[in-house]
Amino acid sequence: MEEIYDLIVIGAGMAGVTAANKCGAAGWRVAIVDALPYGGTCALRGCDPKKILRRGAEIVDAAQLMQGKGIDPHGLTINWSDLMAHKRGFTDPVPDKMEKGLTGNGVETLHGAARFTGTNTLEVDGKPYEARRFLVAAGAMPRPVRFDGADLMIDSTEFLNLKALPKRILFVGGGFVSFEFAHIAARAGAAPVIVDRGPRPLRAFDPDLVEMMIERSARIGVELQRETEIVSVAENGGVFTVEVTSGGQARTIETDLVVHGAGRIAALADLNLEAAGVTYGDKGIAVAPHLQSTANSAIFAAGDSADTGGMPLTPVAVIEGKVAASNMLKDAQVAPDYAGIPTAVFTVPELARVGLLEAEAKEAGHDVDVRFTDTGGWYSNYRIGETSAAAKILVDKSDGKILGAHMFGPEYGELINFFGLAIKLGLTAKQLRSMTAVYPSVGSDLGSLL
Ligand SMILES: Cc1cc2nc3c(=O)[nH]c(=O)nc-3n(C[C@H](O)[C@H](O)[C@H](O)COP(=O)(O)OP(=O)(O)OC[C@H]3O[C@@H](n4cnc5c(N)ncnc54)[C@H](O)[C@@H]3O)c2cc1C
Ligand SMILES: NC(=O)c1ccc[n+]([C@@H]2O[C@H](COP(=O)([O-])OP(=O)(O)OC[C@H]3O[C@@H](n4cnc5c(N)ncnc54)[C@H](O)[C@@H]3O)[C@@H](O)[C@H]2O)c1
Repeated sequence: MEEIYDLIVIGAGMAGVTAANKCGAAGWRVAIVDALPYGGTCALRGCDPKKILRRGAEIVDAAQLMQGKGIDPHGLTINWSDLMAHKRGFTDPVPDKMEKGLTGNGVETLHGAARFTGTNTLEVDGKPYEARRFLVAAGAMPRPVRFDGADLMIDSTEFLNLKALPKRILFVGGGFVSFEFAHIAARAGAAPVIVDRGPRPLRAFDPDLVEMMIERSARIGVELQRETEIVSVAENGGVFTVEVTSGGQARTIETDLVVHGAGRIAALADLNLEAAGVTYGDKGIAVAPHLQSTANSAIFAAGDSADTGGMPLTPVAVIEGKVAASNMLKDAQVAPDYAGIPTAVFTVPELARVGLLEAEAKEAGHDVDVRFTDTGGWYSNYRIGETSAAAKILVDKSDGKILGAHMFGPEYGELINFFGLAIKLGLTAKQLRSMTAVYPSVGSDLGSLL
C-alpha cells in the first residue's frame, strides 16, 4: 500500500465528478476511478445523446403539424447515420474534457473496475488503494429481467448507438426510456410497440396527462400494450418472436428489435460491498439523510447508486454529489434539499412534472385547488399546429402556495422550471403570476395557467 488518499470516488458520472472536483479543489488528496470512459450515463449514454437524437424527431413532428398550413412535410426524413454522427460530435470529446477538468482540480484519474477489499481499502484491476473516505457514485444498470431470451434485448446504451433503425421495434416496459426512444423511432420511420405489464405506465406522472400523451403517441404510430407480460423472446434469422400474455391469453408479436426499458437498478453488484460491510439493495447503498452509509462511516454514496429520497435523475446526482462532498469536507450532516426538482419525459411533445401529484397532495392532507387547463387551443399551440396539450397546477387553498405542476405540451419542459423555482422558494400562485414574460412566448402562458 503506497499513499493514503483523503477520498476515492467510484464512478466518473455527474455525482462522482461533482464531488471529486469539489474535494480536489479544497486541497484534499483525491482519486476518481471509472471502468468506462469518463462522463457517466448522462453525458455519454443518456440525457444528452438522447436529446440530440430527439432533435430529429422534433423537426419531423414540427413539419407534420404544419401540414396544410404552409409546410409540406413529405420527403422530410431523418438520416439516422448523420444524426448519430451529430450525436458523436458531442459525446466523443466528453471523456477527455472531463478528465482534464478533474486533473486541473488536482484529482488523480484512474481507469479500471474498482472492488472493495476491506472497510477502507479497494483495488482497481488488482492494484490496492487505501483512503479515509470513499464516495460510491457507481450509477445504475438495466434491471435484470427473467424470461427466456432476455439476453436478446438490447439496452438503452446500444439503442443510442444503433447504426441503423429497423422498421419494427418492441420496447419492454413503459417508462421514460421506452416512451422517449419510441417517439424518436416513430419520427424516423419505425413502428414502435411498447409492452407494459401494468395498467398505467409512467406512474410518477399525472395520470390524466399520461393518458393524453399515450393518445398523442398513438397518433404518431406508437402502440402501447398494457397489462401485458413478456413470456419469452426468440430469434430466427434476425427476426424476433416475442411471446406475451395478457388477460390470460398468450400470443406472439414479431419484431426486428427488442429494447430493454424495464427499469434500472443501482450498479453495485461488482463492487464487493460485503468486504466494506456496507448495506445495499436495488435502489442503492443504504445511507443516512446526509448520504453517509448507515453501516460504514468511511463510505458516502450519491446519485443513482444511493438509496435516497431523490429520483434517479441528473440534477439529483449533481445535488447529492455536492452535498456529499460538502459533508465529507466539513464533517457535517446536511441533507440534500429535493424540493422543486422538475423532471420531464422527452417525448415530442414532452410530459413534465414538479412537486406533488394530485393524489399525493390530497393524501398529505392539503386542501388542493386543482387548476386543469386544456391548452390545445391556445395561441402558442395554434401557432405551431399542436392540438394536444394541457396543464394541471395544484395550489394549496390555505396559503396559495404551489404544491405541484404537471404539464404536457411543446416547450413545457422549459416552462416547468418556473414552477420548480416557485416550489423551492415557497412562492404563492399570486407571486408567480406577478412575473412578466416576453410576449408572445410559452412563458407568457404561465399567468393564465394560474
Ligand atoms: C437512456 C437514459 C436517458 C436518461 N435521460 C435523462 C434525462 O433526460 N434527464 C435526467 O435528469 N436524467 C436522465 N437519465 C438518468 C441520468 O442519466 C442518471 O440519473 C445520472 O446519469 C446518474 O448519474 P450518476 O453520477 O449517479 O451515475 P452515472 O452517470 O451512471 O455514473 C456512474 C459511473 O460509475 C462507473 N462505475 C460503476 N461501477 C464501477 C466500478 N466498480 N468501478 C469503476 N467504475 C464504476 C460507471 O462506468 C459510470 O461511468 C437518463 C438515463 C438513461 C439510461
Ligand atoms: N428524461 C429523463 O429524465 C429520463 C430518461 C430515461 C431514464 N431516466 C431515469 O432512468 C430510470 C429508468 O428508466 P426506465 O424507462 O428504464 O424505467 P422506468 O422505471 O421509468 O419504467 C419501467 C417500466 O417497465 C415496466 N416493467 C418492468 N418490468 C417489466 C416486464 N418484465 N415486462 C413489462 N413491463 C415491465 C414497469 O412496470 C415500468 O412501467 C427512470 O426511472 C429515470 O429515473 C430518466
